[in-house]
Amino acid sequence: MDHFLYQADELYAEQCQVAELAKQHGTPLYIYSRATLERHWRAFDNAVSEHPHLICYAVKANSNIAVLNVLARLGSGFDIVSGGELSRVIEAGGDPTKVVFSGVGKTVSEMEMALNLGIYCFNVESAAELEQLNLVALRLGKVAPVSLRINPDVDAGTHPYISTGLKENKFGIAMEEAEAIFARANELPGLAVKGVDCHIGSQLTEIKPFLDAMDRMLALIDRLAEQGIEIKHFDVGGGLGVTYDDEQPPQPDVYAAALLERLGDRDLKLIFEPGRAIAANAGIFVTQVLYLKENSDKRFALVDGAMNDLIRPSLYSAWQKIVPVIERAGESHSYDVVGPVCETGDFLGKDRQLNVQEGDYLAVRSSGAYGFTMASNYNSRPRAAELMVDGDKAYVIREREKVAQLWQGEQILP
Ligand SMILES: Cc1ncc(COP(=O)(O)O)c(C=O)c1O
Ligand SMILES: N[C@@H](CCCC[NH3+])C(=O)O
Repeated sequence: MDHFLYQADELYAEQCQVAELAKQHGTPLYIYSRATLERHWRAFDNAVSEHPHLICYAVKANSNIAVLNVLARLGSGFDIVSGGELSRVIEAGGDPTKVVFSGVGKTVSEMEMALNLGIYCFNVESAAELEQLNLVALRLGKVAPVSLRINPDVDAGTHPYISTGLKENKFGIAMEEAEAIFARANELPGLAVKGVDCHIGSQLTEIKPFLDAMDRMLALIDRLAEQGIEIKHFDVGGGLGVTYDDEQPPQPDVYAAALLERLGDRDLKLIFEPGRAIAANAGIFVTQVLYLKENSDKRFALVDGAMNDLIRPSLYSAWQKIVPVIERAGESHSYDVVGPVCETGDFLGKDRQLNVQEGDYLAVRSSGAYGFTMASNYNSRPRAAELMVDGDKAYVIREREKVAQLWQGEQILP
């Protein structure tokens, strides 16, 4: 299993099971594999096994309670960005003392909740947030563990919308200001400085940007030590890419080995925040062909899944493999695979060679991360059901939303 992140997940190998599940539960449908989730999480954990570390799965990638629970049972920590994600972690049986809280806009009530639960660390992203957190902690009679998220100004070489480590991005504290803000954090009585943090972007397929960022961060850690500010952990963020098409991102062991080598003999605990690398290739999105149609010389496969279910193709022009769940023999044609939403940008894939007929099921691969979590009710479409395959059993881990749930909480005027 050398290149497991590139490989078909276990569940897709069982094509018939996918077709049966689609028939039984209807489409559109997300299906995840427990075995794949576990294997991916362990790959990170094993990659740094000897060195003190914490794997904090990035909840935003896939926040289904069953997914979080599977990882919590392995001993995972969690990277959260909202009170909602923290509540999910707790509901799923996650350990709050292994939670790191990222994000540029934490509210006072979110800070209070996280302090009361005793999370591992706040990844603070600005001087203003630092002052606010200090006040909240003092009011509660607590000391908030903090690390500062530093923007190392490196080009992650990924899509501009998911690149976060450049000066012009809203994330983190500029390197030039880092030492002054650390000094300030160190003197505030409601805070305890624990670490430094960076996260330069998502879907990185090269190791170099990670190492460039690490070099700058380690230099900062050394300068802080000279000022008497002792850093105990280095949170390297997430961002390791996966294979959607033919990308060959470094595997977790190669990635971790490179980071550990750079770390040298520094006594620093490492925190990892992988999201996509754990969840993306542990899930597929299954949709059924409603109609085939041709406009002049263009062929369309109109499917029942749409941009509200899986927005990555529309939002980032992301390419995800689309395959028939059961292959047909015979000639294939080039199709745009499009959904029922009233937007020209509503497509799952363009110019795909497919041999399909109405009623066939298609699987959009690598959909376990940033799939369901980015779904919406646009066009008043109920969100899809989610299943998890565990061995030879499949469980409904979230029921398909009912249409009547769509206007819950709305009121008409008297
Ligand atoms: C702070 C932070 N940590 C971790 C992640 C997870 O990233 P990925 O899914 O690319 O591993 C993200 C998302 O990019 C993030 O913003
Ligand atoms: N949602 C993005 C990743 C964003 C990462 C969040 N910081 C994607 O689907 O690729």
